[in-house]
Amino acid sequence: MFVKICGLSEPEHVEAAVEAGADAIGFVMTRSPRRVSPARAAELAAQVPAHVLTVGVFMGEPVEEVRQAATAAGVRAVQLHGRHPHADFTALKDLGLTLVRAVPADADLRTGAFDEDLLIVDAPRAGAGEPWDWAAVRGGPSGHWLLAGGLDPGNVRQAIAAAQPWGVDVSSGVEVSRGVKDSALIRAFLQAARA
Ligand SMILES: O=C(O)c1ccccc1NCC(=O)[C@H](O)[C@H](O)COP(=O)(O)O
Repeated sequence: MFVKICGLSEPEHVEAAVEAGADAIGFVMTRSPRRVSPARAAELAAQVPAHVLTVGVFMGEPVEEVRQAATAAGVRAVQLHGRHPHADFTALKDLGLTLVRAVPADADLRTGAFDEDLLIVDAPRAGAGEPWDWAAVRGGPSGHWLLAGGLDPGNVRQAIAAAQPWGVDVSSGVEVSRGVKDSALIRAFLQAARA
């Protein structure tokens, strides 16, 4: 089970996620209480070993802005939320980064439909910690896709059973308050997701 922990902004939480075995770590670089600057993302990414994917998370920014911020941060993947057109993914291809398309369940759920490497099927409001009908996507997407939206250490097993994803992605469910991560919750989430 591939596990991504998203919205990290403090070195101690990056360390906790890496030590607990996260496969990917996300830095929110769009409007959000979790937002980090490209310079801060670069500092945090520098403490992540090469086997863990570092992801810059964006929503709705012009592709040139995404390109500059991702390059400055030195992340290895770019995650585009919302209704970015196929052309935005095509325009980022030459960066040589892993491209991640994050969409709600009523979008095109074919992994790779927009030339992305990884698909995230998320709640309608990204990063809001809102559970949704995870079972509705069972059998829809295939290949490399993550389930997200309202997951936490207590419900992730149930969500995996319902949707049968390749991996999972969490942010709010490992926080003690909005935007404030907790190392114990990060460890508990990874343990539950892999149980
Ligand atoms: O975290 C945000 O505030 C955010 C804002 C805009 C676009 C994406 C954002 N976050 C993405 C994620 O944290 C995850 O990919 C996913 O949506 C998980 O969200 P959650 O329901 O909070 O676990």
